[in-house]
Amino acid sequence: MKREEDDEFDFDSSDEAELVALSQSQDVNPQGTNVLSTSTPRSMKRKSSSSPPPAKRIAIESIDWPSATKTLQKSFGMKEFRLKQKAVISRILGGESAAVVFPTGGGKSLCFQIPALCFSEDDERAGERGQGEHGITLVVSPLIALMKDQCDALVRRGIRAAAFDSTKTREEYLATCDMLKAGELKLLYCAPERLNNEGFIEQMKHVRGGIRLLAVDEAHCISEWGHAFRPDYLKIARFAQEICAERVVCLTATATPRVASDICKAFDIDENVGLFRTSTYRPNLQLLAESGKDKKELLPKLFKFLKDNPGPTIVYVTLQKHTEDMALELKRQGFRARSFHAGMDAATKANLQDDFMRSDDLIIVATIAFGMGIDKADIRNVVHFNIPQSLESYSQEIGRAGRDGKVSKCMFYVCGEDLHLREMFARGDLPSKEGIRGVLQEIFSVGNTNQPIGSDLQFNHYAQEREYDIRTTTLKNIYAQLELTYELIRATTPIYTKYTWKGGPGLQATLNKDKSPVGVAIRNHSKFGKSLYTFDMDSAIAASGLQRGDVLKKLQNLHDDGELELKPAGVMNVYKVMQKLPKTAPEVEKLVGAIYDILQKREQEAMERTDEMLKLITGEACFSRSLAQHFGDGLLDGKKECGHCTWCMTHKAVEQEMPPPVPFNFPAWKAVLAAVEPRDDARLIAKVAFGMSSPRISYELKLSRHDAFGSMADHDFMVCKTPSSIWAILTWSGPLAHGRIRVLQGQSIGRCILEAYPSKGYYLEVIST
Ligand SMILES: Nc1ncnc2c1ncn2[C@@H]1O[C@H](COP(=O)(O)OP(=O)(O)OP(=O)(O)O)[C@@H](O)[C@H]1O
Repeated sequence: MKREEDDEFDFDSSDEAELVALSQSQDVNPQGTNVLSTSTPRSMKRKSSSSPPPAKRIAIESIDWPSATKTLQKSFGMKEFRLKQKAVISRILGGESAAVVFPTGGGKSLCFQIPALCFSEDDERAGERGQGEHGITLVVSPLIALMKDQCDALVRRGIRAAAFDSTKTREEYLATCDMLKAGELKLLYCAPERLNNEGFIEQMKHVRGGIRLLAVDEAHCISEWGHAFRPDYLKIARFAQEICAERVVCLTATATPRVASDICKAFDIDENVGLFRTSTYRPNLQLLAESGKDKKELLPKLFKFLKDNPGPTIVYVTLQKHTEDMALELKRQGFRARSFHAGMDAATKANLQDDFMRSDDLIIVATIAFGMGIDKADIRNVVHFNIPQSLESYSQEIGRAGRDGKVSKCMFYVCGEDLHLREMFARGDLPSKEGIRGVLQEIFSVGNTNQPIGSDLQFNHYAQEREYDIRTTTLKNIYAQLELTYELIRATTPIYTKYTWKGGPGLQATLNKDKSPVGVAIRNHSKFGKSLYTFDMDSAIAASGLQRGDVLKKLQNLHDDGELELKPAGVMNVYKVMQKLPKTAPEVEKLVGAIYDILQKREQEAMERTDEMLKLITGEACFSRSLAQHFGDGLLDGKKECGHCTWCMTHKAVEQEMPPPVPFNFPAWKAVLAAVEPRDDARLIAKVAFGMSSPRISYELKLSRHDAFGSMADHDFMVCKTPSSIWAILTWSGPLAHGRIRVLQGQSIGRCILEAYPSKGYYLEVIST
């Protein structure tokens, strides 16, 4: 289940069709094993016999600017370069890596698209490389929709670009492979998760002409300090070395100086000359804020704002459900409004985007899933009806307004209610220490720790999420730490343990006729359900002693012959043992502690990011300047005030009004305690009371639709701050509450429960004073 708050990126990179196709490709081991060398990345050399020469350092003056400008004009129909585009492109064509921090809509894409097209001309001018040997630009981009938009736009311009993503059919995938082999492709897009695919890494190592440029879009995801850290991004630097990318360009719209520095460090980019940053300040954006007691009080203010400020508008809310409620309310008020969130089907989302692009009055009420890749020049307003995740998210979201340079408004409605929601998301990501211990004990079980270095271990992430109550991104984070910080294991191509198919009319007859061991295994281990066959690959190979690859090949042939329509299922994540694994309990416990500390720190950072966001809006300073300062910039000409934000216009701080205290709801608390049977994780009870979903709550306990779930969400939990009131609640909870209680003055009951520490034998220990 997707967490209720939309993920910014709509990842889906376990490309099944491709995996099946790859298994047939001759240079890939179908089992995904033992292909990858374990030598250190830096010592890796391109294996192709026709290795292209490495990137040459060319003096900037000798770069053929007419060629780059001609490409800009001829291929993109633009007159001249903007901002620091020319400087970035010079550096890249000169053979060096670069980091680019331009604001949203600043034209980052051309920084890699122009070089991608210039490489072949440069080679020809220099008399180097033959036809088809000019290599490709590989773009790592986190959002399938974004890849698709860029690819389609390039193809429309007659440029050979393609993407490897899960929406591609096998035919499309094979057509792209053919273009790669023929040296015809200029740009190839992929998602970062693909870098876990051994077959893909091998394929990229052998691309004809090599990887001339690796472009990393949304590069701030690399930084653990960033607001949108994604573990798979950490692997890109290693990947760049392994595929011998000639140079790298990292692009982002939102990087604080610290994040930019992290990016440069990861890719050995000299910050002094290789980092290109332009001011994030957008003078045509008016940053405004209004406060209210609660959302109900703020709604009429929103209606008035929208009436006074017509034009294409995005209203951001946090929860998917709220997009629908709010759009309905706006329609009732006579506005043309629609809702958008990641849970909608692809066709509806595409239609909505098209409508919005064409419209001059549509209001889209959306989660953060909307906006990335929407290049509409005349968005007049961006409204935040809930607190965004961070200043970085805020900056990115408001950056969608006024790309045409005309005055546009960015309104922020603030009230105390939102804090609860943000805290819920921040705290919901941290698993209990028991959960982390559980997963590490499974990874380092006796059977696994006895395996020799280089062997493969298989884990079912899906099952682990449920068993240890760890959210998907957090589990990925734990594995990434084991892989990158401790270098114990390394992710390789996942495998599928089950397959399903729809059979054609002749399938049964074909299978019956096939007396080969593989044919027999397929027949014996497939079951027919209502409309689909299910095939258990693991039990088939265990019982028959056959090779997985041979069985897969046969299924693929049947698929290609139209006998059946094959779909892989039951993914197993595979990790290679990279060194001796920790065996003893103290060794594992040390890791548990270290990983828990890091995750706890990330939780704290997430809370601090909300504080930073609120400080900007409620502070006594120019909003635009404070925002620019966060990114290491200032206003134009060193000005102290922009003159058109709420602070500059009123010189009165916007106050965040906190809701009045509500008496503790004992019956609701009792219902929560009754609903949550397990007594092994205090966080679990708090999560149900607050309405924080987790794999265990949703799947094992099936409580996410229970009345108790979130029954105290809008409750006065956060202001129930006196030790005696908390003591009263815990005591009232009866047999559950025992152990020592320490409640810091001013601490809330919600926090006390979250911080309870059951592993020491207490169910609700809140540590003594
Ligand atoms: N030199 C230029 N001249 C004219 N238009 C340009 C130039 N460079 C970029 N653009 C246009 O500006 C718009 C934004 O460009 P692009 O999508 O590359 O921005 P971006 O920095 O990647 O933005 P985002 O952060 O939103 O992804 C596009 O319509 C692009 O065609």
